[in-house]
Amino acid sequence: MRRTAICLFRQSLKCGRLNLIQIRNGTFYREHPSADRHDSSNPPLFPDLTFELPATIYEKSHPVERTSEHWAVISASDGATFLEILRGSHICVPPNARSYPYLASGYIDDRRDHRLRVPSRAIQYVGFNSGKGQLAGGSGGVRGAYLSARYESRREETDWTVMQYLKGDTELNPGQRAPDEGVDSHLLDKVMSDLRLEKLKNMPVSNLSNGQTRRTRIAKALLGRPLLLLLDEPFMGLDPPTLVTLSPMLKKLAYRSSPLLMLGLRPQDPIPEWITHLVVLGHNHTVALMGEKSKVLFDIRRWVNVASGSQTSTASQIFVDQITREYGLPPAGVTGDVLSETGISRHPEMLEESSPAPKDRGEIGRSLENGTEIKKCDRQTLDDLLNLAVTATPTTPSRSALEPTASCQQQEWSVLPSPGERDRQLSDPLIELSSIIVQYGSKTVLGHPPPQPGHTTPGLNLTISQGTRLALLGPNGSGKTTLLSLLTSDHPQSYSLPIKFFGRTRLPDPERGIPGLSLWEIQSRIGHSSPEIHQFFPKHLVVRRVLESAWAETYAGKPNLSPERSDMVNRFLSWWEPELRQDAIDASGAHFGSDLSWATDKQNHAFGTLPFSVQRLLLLLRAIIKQPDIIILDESFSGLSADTRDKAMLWLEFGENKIRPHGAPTTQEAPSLHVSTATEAPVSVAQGHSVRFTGLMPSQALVVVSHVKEEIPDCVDEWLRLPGEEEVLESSRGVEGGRTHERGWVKSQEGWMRVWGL
Ligand SMILES: Nc1ncnc2c1ncn2[C@@H]1O[C@H](COP(=O)(O)OP(=O)(O)OP(=O)(O)O)[C@@H](O)[C@H]1O
Repeated sequence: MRRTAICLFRQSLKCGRLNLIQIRNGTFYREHPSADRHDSSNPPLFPDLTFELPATIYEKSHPVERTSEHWAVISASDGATFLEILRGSHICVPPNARSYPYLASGYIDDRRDHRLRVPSRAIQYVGFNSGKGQLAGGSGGVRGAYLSARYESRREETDWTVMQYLKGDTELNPGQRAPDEGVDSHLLDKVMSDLRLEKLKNMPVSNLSNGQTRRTRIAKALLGRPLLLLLDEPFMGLDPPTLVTLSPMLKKLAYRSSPLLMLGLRPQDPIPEWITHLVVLGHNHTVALMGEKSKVLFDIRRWVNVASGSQTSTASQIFVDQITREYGLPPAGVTGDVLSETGISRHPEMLEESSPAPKDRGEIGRSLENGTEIKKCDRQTLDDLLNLAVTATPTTPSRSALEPTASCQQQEWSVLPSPGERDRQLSDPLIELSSIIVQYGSKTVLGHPPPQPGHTTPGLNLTISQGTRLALLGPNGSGKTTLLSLLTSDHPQSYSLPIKFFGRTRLPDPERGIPGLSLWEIQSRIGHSSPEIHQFFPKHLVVRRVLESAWAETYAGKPNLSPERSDMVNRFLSWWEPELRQDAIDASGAHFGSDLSWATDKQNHAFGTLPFSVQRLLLLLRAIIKQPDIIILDESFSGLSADTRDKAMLWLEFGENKIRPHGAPTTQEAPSLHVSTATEAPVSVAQGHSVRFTGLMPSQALVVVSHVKEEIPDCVDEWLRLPGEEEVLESSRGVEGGRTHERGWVKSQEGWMRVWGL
């Protein structure tokens, strides 16, 4: 083993670079493969993978600035597996195909940090797609066994603060620490300042908002002094200004190689401008594209065109079929948007005009930089197949560039239409908040002065009425989750604050003989999905039970079902089978629709065994299935692929009226093209024809929280933007919002820029 490492080291040095990660024609398996290697329960992962990441060689006299070979992996679902493989997880065949020459070299100082010899220590992984509050590092985790504990001011002994969490002081009876496990105080100060955590150092980690949690987890990983940090989906759930500031901070780390970074991105994420190389994963655990960013983006355009049937001749169809068979469809939603310090803009490669000749581009990543050829595998690469299939220069569906427009500091209330101009009438109020102020100690979280426009007293005012379609917006930490917890009555202060639920307060009114409202009375009229619910949801419930739990008093309690309700569950299961079912063999639908027994299968369809995106989708469906008075969707569309997200939005608004069964609508076509007929209904649905799900009713209210405009449904025509703590302190920014002329205005380019003032 040692000999192999030395040989590889010598070989790498001869090539003029020393790799931190070196994979050459390796195939990976979750379990030891059987002799014939055709076990469908243990498929090969990324067969014949070749990937190299050069190490940064530190010269004592020269500060390092590494501007090239910063990688991101784009994938709809497999990104975490790919990243885990890079740090030594999963079985590699042949075993010596994966090596870490730099870690075996003399550049690692055993006296200073011998742990760096171990790949899993030198390369650390921080994943963000598992909901908020889950802080890495085990014991520094979440407080309480119930959701509303987060909103309490009382602190338990185990409510570790940010500082304790970062230092690793999260044991009640700490044992003797190993000498190398202490935290370097200089590094701690620096990391806290880089990640703007100083003000939060005494805050219990369980009280942190999503964005604060994310910064804390990155800080914790940096304190482990890895050589390479794999950040999986770091931008999920972050507000646009934080996104714009986080990326340069990451760039600084990456350029200094302290540590080197590699990102896992969803197809719809903007790509930081400092990323120079991309890996794009295809279906069935394949690497579809890999190499220099512009070249990969160019190939994605070609792939999209091939998949959509444009620019291919009949003779090319054989190659098109081969592409779809081996690599699947291009990941939906890749825009190639560039994230920089000034905002988000379109990558030139994704603009119509650019049409470089594919052959002109170097293929970094497939061949070594010094020209050493890597042994080609038998499988044809997607690039080769695209060359054979494409007969013309790729085009791009036109879309206005996303460059930021003029900023707007105006109070939006003044420019919005008066109530008389509104198209849609709202009906009875469902929940009314009057001059609400929420404070924790001296810290005001909701209801900062000045008073809202049209009001004389400070505090937050909001009415959710029948027909409301509201987007609740605001920077990370501005109080959105706190506000939602008042609406759902999970917040302990919802008893005492001036809030009316369905015309009544929670406290009884003995003088008028009106009893108080119970939590169940309120929550039975609300459908709610959120990252917090996701975190606390029982892992053992099977798919059917998750949907049925919409009618239960507690997540795992016995649901109050009726024949109609069971029919509705069947209906949802049938229409969403392609997305929810885990044991289907291909995407053609051949195995779908026979019966619904898969939804009660504990092995593959218990909530905890489902992929993150499927869990999110299921909780979203759970929130809408009982057609409650109020639907609250807090980051419910995040984590879904672009196709599933678009289908879920149509389902939410129109239900069966505008979605084809067993297939997401294509983004190019108008929703009206997907009007379904009764004959299109899946076989299994026909058994329960007494109910149909037809989407949002005029009497229902919808409240959506998202930091991504594509995750706001088109029907939204009202917004409320809460100010962030810094905005209040620095510019006295107050609450903004109001009804809009058009539905979907807030998610338009103009609306979004106004809301965020980017
Ligand atoms: N129990 C608590 N004690 C003290 N502060 C708290 C408590 N709960 C929340 N906070 C603070 O209140 C502020 C608002 O948090 P909240 O989670 O509501 O923000 P948010 O807008 O939902 O953020 P994000 O978009 O990041 O999820 C944050 O600064 C948070 O740290």
